[in-house]
Amino acid sequence: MKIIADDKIPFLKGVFEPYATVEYYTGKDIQPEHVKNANALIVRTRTKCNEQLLKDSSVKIVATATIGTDHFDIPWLEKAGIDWCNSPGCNSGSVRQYIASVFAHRIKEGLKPESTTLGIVGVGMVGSKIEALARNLGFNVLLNDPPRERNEGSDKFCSLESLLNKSDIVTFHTPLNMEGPDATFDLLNNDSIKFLKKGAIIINSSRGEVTSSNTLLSGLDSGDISRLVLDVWENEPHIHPELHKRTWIATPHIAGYSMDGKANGTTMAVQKVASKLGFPLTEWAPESIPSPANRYICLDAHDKHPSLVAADAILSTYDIKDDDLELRNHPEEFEKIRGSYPIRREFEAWIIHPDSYLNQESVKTLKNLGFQFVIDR
Ligand SMILES: NC(=O)C1=CN([C@@H]2O[C@H](COP(=O)(O)OP(=O)(O)OC[C@H]3O[C@@H](n4cnc5c(N)ncnc54)[C@H](O)[C@@H]3O)[C@@H](O)[C@H]2O)C=CC1
Ligand SMILES: O=C(O)C(=O)[C@H](O)COP(=O)(O)O
Repeated sequence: MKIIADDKIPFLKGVFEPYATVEYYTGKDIQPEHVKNANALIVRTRTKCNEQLLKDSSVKIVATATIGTDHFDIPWLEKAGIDWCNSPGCNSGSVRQYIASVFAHRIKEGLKPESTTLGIVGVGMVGSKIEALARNLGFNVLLNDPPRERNEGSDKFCSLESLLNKSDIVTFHTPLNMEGPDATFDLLNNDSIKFLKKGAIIINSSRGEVTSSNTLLSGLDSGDISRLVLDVWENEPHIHPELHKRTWIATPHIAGYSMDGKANGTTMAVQKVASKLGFPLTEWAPESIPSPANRYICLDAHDKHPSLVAADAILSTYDIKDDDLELRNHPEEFEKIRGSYPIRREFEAWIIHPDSYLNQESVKTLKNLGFQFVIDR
């Protein structure tokens, strides 16, 4: 048996070696000759899995250790009889932490969640976690998800136009669908932006093509958009220099890059490939995930609203401005920065040392985020 894998999939090396020959390549450099005699291909988003790559191969399953599948030509894979799988929800907690860090900065600048409306476009694994995060911090929340609305009824959903019209912050969490009734390509375009509440903040951590770069630039020019947060870009890694300059926060597609999220992605991919190839690894998981150097957070809660206490705790685990600075200083090193991303752990890996001012409301907010406490409160 032979397996070809992206060399940037953490925890993978050594796992399949007792059962198969495994070759590792940079994701974007995986070629037809590499996969020709392989039984399985394990990738992340940088390998286009299509007819050109796989038509003369013996690959029986293609697994991506990511949720997104826009790098897969699914109709062709299905026609060719090649199984495919992704890793649903693997990095939803990581994107939640990313968005939480954006909120934390705004809260520390004085934003009051109770008088702020957040619009979430795409309420799947990630969007649902953002909804819970936002409600926990006290935001008002609007949801748009036409596929879910068709299945579940319209009670909790609204149209994109209405969401754009009423939200102070709009965050996108859809897949990239190029066509069909739920197409998301250019969802924010020169027509839909006309509905946007003047001065809204836009956050896109889904796919760059969901928010048109030209529309974002003209929205910033006109003041329709007050601040822009981008993790994903049209044509990445070759990002639009002017758009980059105009962002408030810009990061190199790392919203899903917590170590927890990557470990989950690898686990799901390994288990599915093992099941297909008949290897005894269908319960496999990494033995351990590296911890932060210091897992303990000391909070000063004196005279602070729970959302401000939460903002401090969130930023102790992950400050998105560090990632912004790295990309701002080296925009040409987009892929290199991703490839050497530091260990980031989600809230559940951190332990809070409560101070005597921490009230029950703040404790509840922090526990809902997933933090542990030194002494159970
Ligand atoms: N920047 C990053 O590192 C990451 C980016 N992503 C991106 O975020 C996307 C969402 O991730 P998950 O929530 O885990 O996926 P998911 O598949 O659980 O959720 C996607 C949701 O979008 C909804 N949707 C589909 N078409 C829509 C439309 N036209 N308008 C509004 N909603 C629509 C679906 O019904 C579904 O509820 C992924 O497909 C991926 O492209 C995900 C993880 C990390
Ligand atoms: O899961 C997804 O979808 C993502 O966007 C991943 O976080 C992207 O990671 P890479 O596969 O590009 O390393």
